[in-house]
Amino acid sequence: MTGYLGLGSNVGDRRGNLQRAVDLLPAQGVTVTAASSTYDTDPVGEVLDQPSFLNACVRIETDLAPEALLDACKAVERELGRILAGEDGYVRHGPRPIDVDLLLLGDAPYRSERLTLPHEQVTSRRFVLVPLLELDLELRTPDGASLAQALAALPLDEGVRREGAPLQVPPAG
Ligand SMILES: Nc1ncnc2c1ncn2[C@@H]1O[C@H](COP(=O)(O)OP(=O)(O)OP(=O)(O)O)[C@@H](O)[C@H]1O
Ligand SMILES: Nc1nc2c(c(=O)[nH]1)N=C(CO)CN2
Repeated sequence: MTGYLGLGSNVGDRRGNLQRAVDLLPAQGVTVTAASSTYDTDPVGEVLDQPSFLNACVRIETDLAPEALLDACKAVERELGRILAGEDGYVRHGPRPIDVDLLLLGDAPYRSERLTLPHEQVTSRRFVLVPLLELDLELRTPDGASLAQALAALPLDEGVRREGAPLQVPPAG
């Protein structure tokens, strides 16, 4: 099944953190088939007083069921957090060096206590939509809503700046 993940980092070597998260996916049963450019983005949400984020999206192919894929994303977050804590002395409860969100998976919505698909914020966050549409301009939610139209409907905002080349797609594991 095809899916899309959103990646974000605002601590340390942000680009390195995103790339390492992508590189950890194949061992979790997640094949990465495309990766977007990286975007430097102003923080949105409840905590605005924090460093800017680097955001990107990847397209994946996986046989994992939705909750197992969420577990895989969490495992990558934990593994990277552990690696970085060893190297750079990051402590728990600080800003997280990596966030991996499950944005879209397959053609059907999914809802449980732990997981909502599509991701509830996928149509309202510019830092998600801009890299996501770079991968496929025709993307739609399972109910048929065009993500390009969702982006066009958002208020104008200069808080998303292309930062660098696409992340590298790791070999299938
Ligand atoms: N589509 C989804 N992708 C990732 N997590 C999800 C999704 N739907 C529900 N969740 C739940 O949201 C919980 C909190 O996610 P997370 O720790 O990434 O929060 P956050 O980064 O603070 O907020 P946000 O969800 O706005 O990025 C997860 O533990 C997970 O159970
Ligand atoms: N620009 C931007 N803002 C955020 C982000 C993020 O990835 N990018 N992630 C958050 C917590 O998940 C909260 N705010």
